[in-house]
Amino acid sequence: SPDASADKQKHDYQSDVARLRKIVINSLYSHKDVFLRELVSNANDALEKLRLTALTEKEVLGGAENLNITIKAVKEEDGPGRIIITDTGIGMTPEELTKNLGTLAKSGTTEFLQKAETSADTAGAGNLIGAFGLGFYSSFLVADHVYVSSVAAKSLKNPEPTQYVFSSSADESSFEVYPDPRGNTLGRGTEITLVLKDDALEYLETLRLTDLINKHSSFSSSFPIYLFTQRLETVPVEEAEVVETLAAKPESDDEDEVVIEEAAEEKEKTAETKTVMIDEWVQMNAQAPIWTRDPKTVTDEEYEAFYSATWKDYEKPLAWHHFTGDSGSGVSFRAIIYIPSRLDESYWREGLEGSNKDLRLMVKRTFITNSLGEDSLPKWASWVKVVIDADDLPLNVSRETLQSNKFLKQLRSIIVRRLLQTLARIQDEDKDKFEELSKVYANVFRLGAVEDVKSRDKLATLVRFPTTQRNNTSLDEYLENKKQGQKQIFYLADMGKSESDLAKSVFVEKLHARGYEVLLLGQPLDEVFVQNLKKWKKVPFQDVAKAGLKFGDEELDPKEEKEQQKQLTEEYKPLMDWLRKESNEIVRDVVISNRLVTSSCAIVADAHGYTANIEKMMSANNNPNKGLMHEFAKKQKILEINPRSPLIEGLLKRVKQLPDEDEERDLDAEDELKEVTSVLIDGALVRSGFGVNDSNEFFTRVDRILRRSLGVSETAPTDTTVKPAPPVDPKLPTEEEPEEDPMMQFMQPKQEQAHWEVEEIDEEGNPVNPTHHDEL
Ligand SMILES: Nc1ncnc2c1ncn2[C@@H]1O[C@H](COP(=O)(O)OP(=O)(O)OP(=O)(O)O)[C@@H](O)[C@H]1O
Repeated sequence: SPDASADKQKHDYQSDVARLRKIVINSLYSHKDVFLRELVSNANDALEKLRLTALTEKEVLGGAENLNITIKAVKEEDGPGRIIITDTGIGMTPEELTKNLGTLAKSGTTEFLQKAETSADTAGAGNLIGAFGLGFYSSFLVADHVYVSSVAAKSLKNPEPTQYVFSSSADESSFEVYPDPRGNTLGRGTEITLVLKDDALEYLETLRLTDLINKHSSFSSSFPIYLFTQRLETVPVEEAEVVETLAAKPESDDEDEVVIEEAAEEKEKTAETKTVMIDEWVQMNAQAPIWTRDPKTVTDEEYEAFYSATWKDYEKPLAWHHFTGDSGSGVSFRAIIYIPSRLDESYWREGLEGSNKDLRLMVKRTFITNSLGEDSLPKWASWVKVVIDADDLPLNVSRETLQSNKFLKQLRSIIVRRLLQTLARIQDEDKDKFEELSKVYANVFRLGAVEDVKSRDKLATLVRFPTTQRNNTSLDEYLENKKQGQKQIFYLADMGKSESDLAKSVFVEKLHARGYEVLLLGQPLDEVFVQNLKKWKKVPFQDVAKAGLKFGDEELDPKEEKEQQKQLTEEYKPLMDWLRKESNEIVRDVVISNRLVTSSCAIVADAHGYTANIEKMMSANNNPNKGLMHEFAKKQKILEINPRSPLIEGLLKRVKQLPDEDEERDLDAEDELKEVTSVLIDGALVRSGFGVNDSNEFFTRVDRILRRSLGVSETAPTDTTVKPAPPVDPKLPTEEEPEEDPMMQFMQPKQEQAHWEVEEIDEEGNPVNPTHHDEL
């Protein structure tokens, strides 16, 4: 045992580690299995690190010959069983043991811990494992005590590394680090010994272990993973001794099997046999890596297992695409791209810089890099998980020379193109899956169409909108449904508004009533999306809240309708002139509306002005762009009136009744009319989603008009006297006084209620208050 040593150094766990360990031990009991895949995955990382370092620093390969991972279960007669997982990877110095295993350096750790601590159900906590990865600490799911022996790889700086032990039990808040009393037994790498808990002894069974490794870990590594197995075999007496000495580590793994085969042949010749226990290291991942196989021979389960082992996402991927290709610069490659079933929580928080870390570029099965450097994927696609294996790049290329390689430069576009193809295929072939996909990636597609000009059209095809007529409508579907003569794609955008609110807007009234379809855009990226796209299949987008709206069938109108329009304009001229004068501060012009049906009027943004939506965004958060242009854009509004509205007709009548210039004026009546007009205009602002300048003053005017219509004196003051507050009293409430919980009133039966039920009876025996009772 690596336990006894003189100079043990005791360390306290960093507080986050202590918290994480507690969560692991207390609430993830039903997810015990994860320990193995986490440890194998760490071992693989250590081996990959070693191989990469060896490209520039040959020394690190000294110490141990092979690169592999071994797993061994040790049953003990009396005493707990142990599982030993060893790798010949990069190893750790005593400082690294302390730092890597005693602290958590991951971003989002504190958040994760909070969530895990508050999610009482273990299933919830289980889902969090996927999002976070428990790594090394999952050991404590199955172990009472864990020893990590490790010896760092040789280097120029550290030519004679020493083997150290990290030792910790599940219930201590500290750990120890000390030189391994057994000396340097590993040569290079790390050996993790799990002293199993009583309820985890199942993992000692070879079958159970084999099953676990096959399910979760056989894909985690391109390095061989060996499991120690024992089986009984009948062998010739003389050979028995030979075979028994084969229990060595798989340092020369091939030889083991050869000798065993020879032993089996011998058996037939000799009559004298005996049964012996044969120890054997069996490779668990002897199959070729799945990306190198023919897609027809790979099952869905294998694709899924590979995905979760490689990217530690334990939720199944939504889709994948397995392909071979030729870069055009002469490099052929094989690749699988995966679409995860969710976006990382940090995706929208990280801004456009967030680069892809989930790419695994291999050359002839050797991991080279997970970063494309300057040529990294565009933000919209940065979530995609890719393994790509190039056949004919020189194997010992350093990462620096790779950066200048043509192939690497082409990777970005290869991946993006294949990803788009996969998305399009799902859209065309699998409606349900596409719906799932849309739930997660709808805004990603919008973002991509804005960010990635080259992929714009393909991404825009994937976006779905609700409309005044249906849900989930693509731009192509919209165009299929356009009416004769329609030359615009109508949309209404108001961020954060629900579809049903948008559908009720004054701006869609007439379009909807006439049977035109309007896209209802409530998503944050919608408006930017259409503004960047400008057109779809040569048809321009038209904001229905802006000037410029055309149904497109105007030319089809019979002569008399045009005549009617002309007449209306003439008839309403006095009102329009009046309104122009009265709304001069707010709008640029007044016109007869072609978009209103029931509403009396609306305010519409000019083609160059802000819509209510944009104006709100501009006014929020001290926008630095405020200034002259801002003021200008704000004023670019148009008041539209609906001549068929009785209110507008009534107003016209009153305006016409105003005395001519040479006649005597009734100033009171004129003021009244001005006030009504101003409320109408401000009301139109509000109805159209804009704000009024001074809402307090607006409501004072509304008040006055209300008083008038009720016949109340406009000048009668409201009694504004109030009861003054009692004198100052700095005394704080004492703790003994129980504070009344407002919720309690709903929990306890009220006293008064009880009284109400009691009959009061007078001297004659008649109820005092007979109205409370049914009189029979
Ligand atoms: N077998 C090992 N060989 C060398 N270093 C290791 C080994 N296992 C763990 N480590 C070191 O300890 C660190 C912490 O391991 P841990 O499993 O807790 O987290 P991680 O592997 O970084 O993250 P995660 O497991 O969530 O992906 C690793 O980053 C690595 O530096």
